[in-house]
Amino acid sequence: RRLQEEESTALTLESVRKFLTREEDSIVFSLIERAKYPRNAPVYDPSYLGSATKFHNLSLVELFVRETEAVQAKAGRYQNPVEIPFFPKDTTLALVPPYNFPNELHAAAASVNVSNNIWRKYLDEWLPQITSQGDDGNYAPTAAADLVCLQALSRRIHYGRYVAEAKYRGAPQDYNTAIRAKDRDALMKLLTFKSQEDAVKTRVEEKAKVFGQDVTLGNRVDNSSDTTNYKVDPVVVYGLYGDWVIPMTKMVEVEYLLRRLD
Ligand SMILES: C=C(O[C@@H]1C=C(C(=O)O)C=C[C@H]1O)C(=O)O
Repeated sequence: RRLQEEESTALTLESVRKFLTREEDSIVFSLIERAKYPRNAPVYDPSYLGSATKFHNLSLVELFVRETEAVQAKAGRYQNPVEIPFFPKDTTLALVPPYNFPNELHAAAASVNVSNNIWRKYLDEWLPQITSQGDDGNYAPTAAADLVCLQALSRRIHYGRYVAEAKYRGAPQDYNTAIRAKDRDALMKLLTFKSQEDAVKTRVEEKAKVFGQDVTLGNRVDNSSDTTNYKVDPVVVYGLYGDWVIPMTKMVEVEYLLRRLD
């Protein structure tokens, strides 16, 4: 145990928060890119592909994600435990030599996975909020944009494993009691920092404003009070974080901690 912890890079509350803050940029950018296209419903409709593929009853977005993940797996993406594929069955062999990624997680807890949950939430709840109704036929770029959103969200939410590990190392005795009692509520209380959550939500709203404004030369237009001018609604981004991204990250934290003594 000692050796393993000495080998790993320093995982601190500060370092994990820094990571999550940078992930906010990726998430906000990816939502802006997806919002460039309208809803494009056929991308999500399994009947759109019909029998044109060897896959049965697959939506274009699922086909796109499966095939891309297979390529990225070959290129070594999932050698890094920070990255978790949505369809692990399709992502077996890497064709590149192994890279020695730091091994910071507790082995028995590292497999916590809420990918199915993220997949459904993104398609059913998030997409309708960030896209306008309509169909412009750009289905492949739409699916490509979805993949980037899904990957960014999954990386952020599953990073809850690292957050939990950092918090656990900071106060193992406090956590051990709750873990042994399998007390989810107590764990949730221990790992929750309300003011941090408020800061995160406010910051992503601000990022959606800064990244999503039109940049004009010459006459500067101050659109700071009009949310309709932003490429993705900052209030929606605030809500997505508060309603889904943060709660799911905390869910990952709890599940990780429950297995931290296994
Ligand atoms: C990620 C953390 O744990 C919890 C989850 C947060 C989040 O998902 O942004 C923020 C604060 C905490 O309640 C953290 O403390 O930074």
